Amino acid sequence: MGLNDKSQQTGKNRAFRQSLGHALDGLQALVRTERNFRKHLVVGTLAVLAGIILQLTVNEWLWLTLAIFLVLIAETLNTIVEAVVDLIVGQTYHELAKRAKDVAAGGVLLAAAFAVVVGCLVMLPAILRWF
Ligand SMILES: Nc1ncnc2c1ncn2[C@@H]1O[C@H](COP(=O)(O)OP(=O)(O)OP(=O)(O)O)[C@@H](O)[C@H]1O
Repeated sequence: MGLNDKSQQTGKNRAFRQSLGHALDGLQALVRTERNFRKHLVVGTLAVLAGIILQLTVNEWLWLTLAIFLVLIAETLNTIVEAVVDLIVGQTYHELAKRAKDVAAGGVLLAAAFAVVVGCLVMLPAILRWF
């Protein structure tokens, strides 16, 4: 039933609470095992703190949260690809495994670039409003 469930379930979830528990297991695994996900979480938290200090407008908050969640979701997809590829090929070198992992990492890079652009476009005017 989700968090700390050791029943080795392979069938479908039967209740929302069960689905939610497994989703929280997934997030817990991301935070515990993925160093890059933790880094993005820290940067996202710092951006939120800066947004609070700079008193962003609702519109600016929308762009900032979109950018933060996009990076976290891209990192989530990257982790899924890595896990599935490792499940299929293990430690064997395979060109398609390389392509899948590199493309997934490229997706994270695109999301991070978008976040940098949004961060600059949102934060710079907000900083200038202080002067
Ligand atoms: N089985 C494989 N076959 C071919 N290339 C691979 C394989 N496994 C990994 N690679 C190459 O090594 C790189 C790093 O793979 P790895 O699974 O260690 O990702 P990672 O370092 O955890 O990535 P990230 O930094 O995104 O978390 C991949 O991007 C890919 O180029």
